[in-house]
Amino acid sequence: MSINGKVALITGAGQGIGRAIALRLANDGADIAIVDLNEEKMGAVADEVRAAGRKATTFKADVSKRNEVYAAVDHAEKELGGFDIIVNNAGIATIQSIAEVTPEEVEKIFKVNIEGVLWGIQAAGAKFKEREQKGKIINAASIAGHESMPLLGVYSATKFAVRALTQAAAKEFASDGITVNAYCPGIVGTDMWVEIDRRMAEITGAKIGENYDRYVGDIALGRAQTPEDVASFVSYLAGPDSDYMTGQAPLIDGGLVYR
Ligand SMILES: NC(=O)C1=CN([C@@H]2O[C@H](COP(=O)(O)OP(=O)(O)OC[C@H]3O[C@@H](n4cnc5c(N)ncnc54)[C@H](O)[C@@H]3O)[C@@H](O)[C@H]2O)C=CC1
Ligand SMILES: CC(=O)C(C)=O
Repeated sequence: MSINGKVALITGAGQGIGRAIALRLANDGADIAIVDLNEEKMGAVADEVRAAGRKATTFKADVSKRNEVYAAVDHAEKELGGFDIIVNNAGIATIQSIAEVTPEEVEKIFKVNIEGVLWGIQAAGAKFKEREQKGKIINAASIAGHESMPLLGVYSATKFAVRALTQAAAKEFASDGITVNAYCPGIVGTDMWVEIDRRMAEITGAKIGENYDRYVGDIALGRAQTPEDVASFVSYLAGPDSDYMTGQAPLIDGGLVYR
């Protein structure tokens, strides 16, 4: 158990990729702080973490609000007795063309996907320094952070931004023993893709499922990605085997985007 007894906070952990990361890190031996907007879903994940034999706590926070992210980090430390790993996973998608996207849509997604990650990096970095310890900061990017996708242009911009924040924070925090990396999944079968496919169908006139199937059809390994495929890579980023890695945003997509 490579992270036995460590404390990990995961945002957007009520479902999807965040839930899988919470359960994987619990199985790796960490105690887990679950942060999300949805209290009922957080409670269910906390029960699953406890069933895996680890401590769990939940905290309702909107990651776009800096004070709430700082409060979540303080809560995790107080309830679980330490603070070692943050996974800034929470994110939303805007499915709209560059020609049609509105200022309101841009503001909303920038606040959650960019500021949400920035405040998580900042709050965790401050906590590690206050505690005079090393730490791991792990951010959700995407294949869309390496190659922008049609109808996901603004979403893609947020994921390019996550890579930029990851690189700068890695350089700024390295001397404190804090590493900062990102993970870049491909097409993961979560509620996010249900909504992306529904909106793509609405905009393009395609059938429901058609766009999803087309993207999955291009994956070299021949299947959609599962949240657990992502969680196993985050497990590596959270553990000591990745201690000599910082500022990176590797693709974990079954062979879809090549960089
Ligand atoms: N599903 C996919 O194919 C891919 C997803 N990603 C990224 O992975 C991350 C997780 O995605 P999924 O699990 O698929 O999404 P999801 O939509 O299934 O789950 C997202 C979770 O984040 C929470 N959340 C949303 N806004 C929040 C906010 N402001 N504050 C706190 N929590 C908030 C939601 O309540 C939900 O529990 C996102 O950052 C996403 O952009 C990256 C590449 C591919
Ligand atoms: C949602 C997302 O990031 C992709 C690449 O599908």
